[in-house]
Formats: sequence, structure tokens, C-alpha cells
Amino acid sequence: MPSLRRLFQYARQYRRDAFRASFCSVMNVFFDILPEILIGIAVDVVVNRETSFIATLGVTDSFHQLLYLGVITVFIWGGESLFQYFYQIRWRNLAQNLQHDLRLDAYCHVQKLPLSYFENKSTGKLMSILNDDINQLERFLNGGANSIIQVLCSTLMCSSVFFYIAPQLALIALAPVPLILFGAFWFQRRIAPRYAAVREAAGVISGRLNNNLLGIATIKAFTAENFEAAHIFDASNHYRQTNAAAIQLSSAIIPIIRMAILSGFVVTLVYGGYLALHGQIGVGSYSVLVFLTQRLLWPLTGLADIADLYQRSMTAIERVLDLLDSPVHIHYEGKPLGQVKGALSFEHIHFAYGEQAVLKDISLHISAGQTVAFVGATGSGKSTLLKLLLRFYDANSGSIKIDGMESKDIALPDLRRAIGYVGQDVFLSDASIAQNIAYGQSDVDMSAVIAAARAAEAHEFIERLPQGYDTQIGERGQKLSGGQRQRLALARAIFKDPKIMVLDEATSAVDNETEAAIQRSLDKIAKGRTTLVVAHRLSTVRNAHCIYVMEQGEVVEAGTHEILLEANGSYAALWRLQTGIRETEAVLI
Ligand SMILES: Nc1ncnc2c1ncn2[C@@H]1O[C@H](COP(=O)(O)OP(=O)(O)OP(=O)(O)O)[C@@H](O)[C@H]1O
Repeated sequence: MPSLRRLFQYARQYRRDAFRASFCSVMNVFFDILPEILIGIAVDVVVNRETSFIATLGVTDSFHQLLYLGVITVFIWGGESLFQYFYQIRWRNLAQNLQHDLRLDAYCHVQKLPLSYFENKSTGKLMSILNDDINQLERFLNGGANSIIQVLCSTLMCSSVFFYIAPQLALIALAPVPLILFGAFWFQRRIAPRYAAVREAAGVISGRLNNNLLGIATIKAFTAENFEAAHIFDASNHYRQTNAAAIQLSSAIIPIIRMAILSGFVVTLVYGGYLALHGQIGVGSYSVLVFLTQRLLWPLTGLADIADLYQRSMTAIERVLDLLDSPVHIHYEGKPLGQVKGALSFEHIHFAYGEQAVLKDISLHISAGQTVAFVGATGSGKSTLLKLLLRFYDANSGSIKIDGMESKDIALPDLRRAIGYVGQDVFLSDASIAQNIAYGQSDVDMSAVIAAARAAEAHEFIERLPQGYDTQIGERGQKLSGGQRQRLALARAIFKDPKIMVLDEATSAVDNETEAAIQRSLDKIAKGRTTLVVAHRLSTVRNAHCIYVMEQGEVVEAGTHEILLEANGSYAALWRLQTGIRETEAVLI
């Protein structure tokens, strides 16, 4: 049971709670078995009267004996109910607490995983682990754990009574038990891979759904509704088929176990009756045995269900624990960064995502407070270089230094706090504009938010919105235009007030007016900061202290706008192309 062991290991801190819950389960089953014995004693009272079992305890009057039985029954039922209440509360609370911890740990771990992990896993699959699989833990602890304990205890307690009353009969009646146990474990081994396939299939559906809901506008624009519905059909059908394989096996087990139980019951009924008829056991004992066979063997039918639930939950928990065990690679710990000036140097950087080299021997130095730009063909490695600075990935060789300190040695939160980053894909939260600008802060300082918005030239459009800074912008900022989202992302980076600003194509998806606005704010925000800009529109970076032209992972030219024009290389050609296009546009207008 490696999965259960892993779960125990994880849930060490809840051992005491689990022990208390188990104690209540045991007490509940103890009180639950007693009524069967009381039936036997009642029969004994009615049949044997003054010589009954209770009479031997000193209560000779039969009616008094019955009254005593009545009081004991009330006490037993009360005890059973009380412990049922307690075990339910304890198991359920344990389930909630453990599930809460596991969900949070898994999510926090996922946040630390390298970007490459997400590139190789579908978001839907991760969602199904973080949500569905973790919820399985609740199901198991709410019902399964208690059932396992109760089946075990009731079997032990009933068989003890059996052996006490009629050892010979007990051996025969219990003969099917090993068979039943063997059947349950055989079943568990067989069903495990089928449930693993079901969880996998559930992840695929979740992935597809997630992908389609995110891309719903594209689906509509391409009238691809039927096409995508067919994909969902395939995924859902696969889920149905994998489930059918699991259902087929899981449905067969209960009838099989029931037959094994039947044999035990018939033996007790017939052979026990024979012993009673010949006076070898009393009528009361016979009644107890007949009732106890039911109590002894019937819970074992539940074993199959329990094994089923257990296996389903363990498969799910295994996936969550595997996720928790996936290595982080880039460690968060390191030296504190202290006061940042913003001097950067990249020394002989080599990097490849997989096999193919993306950055080849890049070396450059950026003095604190300078603005530098990276331009060049698409796919030449500009964004990748900036991502290495943020340590989204680590270089294969070479080093990146901030104020002379090796970036790998710096505590990751310190490093990232020192850098303001506006990426190509702007991610905004489903919150108000103010909360988005002050992202990550619980107390929003409105004057700082407004100042950041002004610097990003976003204040005007925000003021025009009916709810101003309190406007809710929807999931991923859907209720804003592309340009507005860009300006908001810029405002958010400015609000952070970092010493190093990284702008990856902040002007790529915007209109001319926004481009001009961003250009103005760039000039403002670059003051007193080291600024790295990736730009496709060369006009936005012509004032940079240095422009690096990249081609196929290498810096092929570097210098100011004027020097690069004079050099008449790729930059000059690109500039002519872009300004030429603009002149043509101007003529057309
Ligand atoms: N996560 C990734 N996994 C694998 N390959 C990647 C990944 N990201 C980028 N690449 C590849 O690395 C190369 C450089 O990409 P990068 O995004 O750095 O280029 P870029 O110069 O910023 O391009 P653009 O100007 O189009 O944004 C490209 O060939 C790209 O296909």
C-alpha cells in the first residue's frame, strides 16, 4: 500500500486526529454489534427464564430480566449514536483539514515549478489534479477510512464471540473469509490500472474544455463549433469507455462475494441448528450465531466497495503527491539582494529549450540607469534573453550578474522584486483596475496607483470609465481593449517601482496613439532605472543608449541608433524598411 503510506507520511501532523476518529469508529462498531447479542440474551430469557444467563447474574425474575435488557438496549443504542456522531464529525473535519492543506501545498508547489513544466503539461490536466483528484481525498476520508476500520473491527469482534460460543462452528462459518479477502485484494489489483486510465481520461477532457473555453472567440470566428464539439465527443467517449472497463469489473465483485457469504450463512443455519437441536448449544446462542453470521459476513461485501473507493482515491492522491514531488529545479533560496543599483552583465550565455540552441555566446554589459533595446527578426531569442534575467529559465552556461552579484546566488523573490516585467502576454486578474495596478498588495495606496497610471498614460481612460479605478475588468481583463490592457500592465510595473524594468514588446499590439503614449511614458519611467526593451517598432527605441540587433541567437550589431545607421548593416536595412513602409502609408493616406 505505497500510496496510503505516502498519504500517512504527508499527513503526519494529523496523526492524533486520525487516532481519535478511529477510536470513535471502533466504539461505534462495538455498540453496533451488541444488539445482536442482546437478541440472543432475550431469547434465552424467554426460553430458560429462571435458569437464563441473566439469572446467573442475580436477576431471577423473568420480567425484571426483560426490564434490565430494555435499559441496557437504550444505553447501547445511545452509545452507538453518540459515537457515530463523533466519528462522523472527526473524519469529516480531518478530511476538510487535510484536503485544505493538500490543495494549498499543491498550488504553492505548482507556482514554484519551472515554466518548462507548464509547457509540457496541459492546464486542464493540472486543473483536474488540483481540483478533482484532491476532492477524492475528501470522499475517502468521509466514508472509506471509517468503513475499513469498522469492517476490520466487526470481523474481529464477531469472530471472537463466535469462537467463544461454538469454536467448531466458527471455523466452518469463517471458512469463506480468506476467500472473500483474497477476492477483494485481487479485485483491487485489477481495478487499479483501470482507475488510473479513468483519471487520465478525465484530465484530457478537462484540458480540452479549458482550452476551448479560453479560445471561445476563435472557435466562433472560425465557426469551428462542430469541429470542437467533435473533439469533446472523442475525449468524453474515451472517458466513457475507460470508465466502462472499470465498471465492468467493479460490478462483478459484489455478487461473487455474496455467494461466498451465502455458503457461510447456510452452514451456520443448518449446522448450528443441528447443534441446538442436539442440545450442544443453547437456543439463545444459536440465535446469536445466526444473527452474527450476517453481521460477520455482510460487511465483507462492503469490502469490494471499500476497495473500489480506496483504489479510486489512492490513484487520485498518488497523482497529487507526484505533483508535490515534481522537482522545482530553480531554487528560491539565496543571498539577499539589498539596495539595487541596476548594473547588468550577461557573460557568455548559452541556452537551448531542448536540443536547438536559442542563445549562443551572448555577452553584454548594461550600466545602471541605461536604457537598452533588443531588436531583430522574430524567433531570434530576444524574449528568451529577458526571461533568463528573470530566471524563468537558467542558462545552460555563462552567467548573469546584477550589480556584480551572480543572479543564481540571489534569493529569487529579491531578484524578481527588483525587476518590473511587462511580458508579451498581458495577464490581468478578474479584479478592479486599482487592484490590478497594485497587484500583490493587500492595502491599495490610491495615490501611488494614480501616479503609476499617470506615468503609464492610463489615467485618462480609467477616469472615463463609469466606475473609474473601481471598474471590474473581467477574467484576463476581457472588458478592456488591447491597448488599455497594455497600459494597465505598464502601470502595474511602474507601481512596483523597480530599479530594473523589462518591457517585452510592450508596443507590439497597440495603435499609433497608444504607441506614442507608451513612448512618452517610457521616457519617464526609464529615468533612474535600468530599462531593457524588446521592440519591433524601431522608432520607439531610437533614443536608447544602446540597441542590440539579434539574429539566430546572436548579437550581430550593437550601438546607438545613429551609429547603427552609419554602419549600414541589418539595423539600417530594418529602419529603412519600417520608415519606408510608413512613408508609403503616409502617401496612401
Ligand atoms: N518555451 C519554449 N519552448 C521551446 N522553444 C521555445 C520556447 N519559447 C521560445 N522558443 C523558441 O526559441 C526561439 C526564440 O524565441 P524568442 O521568443 O526568444 O524569440 P523572439 O526573438 O523574442 O521572437 P519574437 O520577436 O517573435 O517575440 C524561437 O525559435 C522559439 O520557437
